[in-house]
Amino acid sequence: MEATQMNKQDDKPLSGKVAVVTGASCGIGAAISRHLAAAGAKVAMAARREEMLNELKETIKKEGGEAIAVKCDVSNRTQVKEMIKQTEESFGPVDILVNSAGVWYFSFMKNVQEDEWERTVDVNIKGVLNCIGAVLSDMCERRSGHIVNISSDSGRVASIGMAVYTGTKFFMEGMTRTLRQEVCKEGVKVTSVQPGAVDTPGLTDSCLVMDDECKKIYSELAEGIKVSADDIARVVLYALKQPDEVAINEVLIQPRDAPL
Ligand SMILES: NC(=O)C1=CN([C@@H]2O[C@H](COP(=O)(O)OP(=O)(O)OC[C@H]3O[C@@H](n4cnc5c(N)ncnc54)[C@H](OP(=O)(O)O)[C@@H]3O)[C@@H](O)[C@H]2O)C=CC1
Ligand SMILES: CC(=O)[C@H](N)C(=O)O
Repeated sequence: MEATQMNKQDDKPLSGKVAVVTGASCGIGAAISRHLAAAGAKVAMAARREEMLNELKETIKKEGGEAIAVKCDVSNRTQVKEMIKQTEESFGPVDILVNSAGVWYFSFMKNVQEDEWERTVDVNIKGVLNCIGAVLSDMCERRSGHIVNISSDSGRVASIGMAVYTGTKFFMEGMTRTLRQEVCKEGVKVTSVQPGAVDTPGLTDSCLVMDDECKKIYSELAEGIKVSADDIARVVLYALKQPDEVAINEVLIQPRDAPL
């Protein structure tokens, strides 16, 4: 194939693909939505803050992409099923699911923030399962699909001050690896992206309310050592662009100066 031809194909590598991105109203999910739309995918963006989704939809439209905004709380299974139904009605069957919606709080477990623990489990575990549950049978039936889970470097090591969050990302890692083994022969890929610190509204907000005990541990965050949401989106796109028979199963992406 000639180089010029290859570049042309590379321009819109996801042309015609239907993608659902959760947590798309800001941060990593918003960046992934823009990159997927720029790569030619039809993107259904899901989150609770509809106004922010609509603003992003307009931006994507101006950039020549195609997207819809669907208000959805991923911890609510009925809303997730409805969100997938709306996506299929607008675009057709879902080829790509990116689970980016997630929450975290910096606090030692001895502070017993039970409401925060519950929200973390509801969004990071139940939310991810609700989304996978809404698309997986169809992907297996069509023998095609790609699920990308935005995990964390906290899915690989103990992260002090983030115990419950770390637990949810360990769950994600275990579930992702097992799911991959179950569905790979049915033509479905499952990728785990494990970011370190990423410059997003979520990280900025959580650092603002961090107590002194956590500040001592996360001094590198205060120093601003982070990668960008676009850096994570480029990794997701790289995984999605691979030929059918090639799978990028895990990517650990961290700031150069803050490795595990
Ligand atoms: N930033 C970082 O340093 C890192 C982040 N990650 C992971 O990346 C993912 C995205 O994080 P990031 O972009 O930084 O976070 P942000 O807080 O910036 O964005 C979080 C997104 O999740 C959405 N969300 C939260 N709760 C729900 C819910 N119940 N239903 C639907 N959407 C929800 C928010 O939308 P809305 O409020 O509108 O519903 C928002 O769009 C998370 O899974 C996180 O664990 C991993 C490692 C590092
Ligand atoms: C939020 C995260 O997942 C991350 N590991 C961090 O250190 O901030």
